[in-house]
Amino acid sequence: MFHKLMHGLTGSIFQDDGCECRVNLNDTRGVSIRIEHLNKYYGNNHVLKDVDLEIFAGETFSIIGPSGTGKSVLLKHVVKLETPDSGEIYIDDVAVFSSSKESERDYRYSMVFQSSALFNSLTVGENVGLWLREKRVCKEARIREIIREKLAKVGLEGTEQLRTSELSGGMKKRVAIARSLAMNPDLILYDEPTAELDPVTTDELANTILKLKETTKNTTVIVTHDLNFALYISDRIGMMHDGRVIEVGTPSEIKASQNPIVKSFIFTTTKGIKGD
Ligand SMILES: Nc1ncnc2c1ncn2[C@@H]1O[C@H](COP(=O)(O)OP(=O)(O)OP(=O)(O)O)[C@@H](O)[C@H]1O
Repeated sequence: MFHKLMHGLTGSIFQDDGCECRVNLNDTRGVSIRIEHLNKYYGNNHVLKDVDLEIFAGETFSIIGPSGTGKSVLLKHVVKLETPDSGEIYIDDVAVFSSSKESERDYRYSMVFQSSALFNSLTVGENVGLWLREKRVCKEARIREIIREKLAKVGLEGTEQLRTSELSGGMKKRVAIARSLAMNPDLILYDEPTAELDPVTTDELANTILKLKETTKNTTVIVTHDLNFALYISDRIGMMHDGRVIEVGTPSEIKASQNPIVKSFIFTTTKGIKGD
C-alpha cells in the first residue's frame, strides 16, 4: 500500500518506444481537485462533515486547522487511501471513487509523509531512485541523472552515497521530497511537512518548496497546523474546524478574516500576530 501511495501511476501512461524512459517525465501538468459533500465516519466519530472544497490546477493550497479536525483524513481521501461514506472527489473532473476504471487516473501523484518514510537500509540515492528502478521506468544511466537532478533541486547535491540514518530531520524531509519529485508528479501532497523541524529548517523547507514551484506546473496540497508556513508558501489556504472547511482564501484574506474561529486560530498560533 505504501508504494502505491508514494507514487501513484496507472499502467496506461507507460509507453514503450525504446526511449530512455518509458514515461515522459518532463510532461507535467497541474490537476484540479473538486471535493463535494464528503462525509467520513469512524464508528460514531463523524470526522469529515459534508466537506466541499475546490483546489485549482497548479496552485499551492494549504489545509490548516487544529489537531484532530480531519486534515490528514481529507488528504488520504484525495490519494484514495480512504473511502468516503458519501460524497465524491473529482480530479480534472474525473470522479475518484465512482469511476470504475483505474486507467482514467492518468496523472502522476506523490505524497511526502510526515515521517519522511525513508528506508534506512538504503542510501540517499537509492531512496530517491527507488520507484524509478522498481518500475523500470528509465534506463539506469538516466535514473542516476534524475537522482542527481532531484537532489540538487532540494539543495542536497552530492549526497547520493550517504545513509539516511546519517541525516538530520530536515535533510530527511528533503530526501523524501526529492524521492517524490523523481516521477515529476502532477499532484504532490505533503502531510505536516514541518512537523519536528526547528524554525530555521522550517524556513529552508518553505523556500525549497517555493523554489520548486518556479520550475514545475504541478498542484501542491499541504496539510499543516503551521500557520506561518502556510501563509508564506500558499496561493490559497483552507481552514478546517471540526470536520468542516470553514474558510478559504488567499493568505491576505485569511489573515483579515472576520470569522471568529479563524481569528482565534491565527491569534493562538502566531502569538498575537494578526491583521495585515
Ligand atoms: N484510521 C482511523 N480510524 C479511526 N479514527 C481515525 C482514523 N484516522 C483518523 N481518525 C480520527 O479522525 C479524526 C481526525 O484525524 P486527522 O488525523 O485527520 O486529524 P488532523 O486534523 O490531521 O490532526 P493532526 O494535525 O493532529 O494530525 C481524529 O479524531 C482521529 O482520531
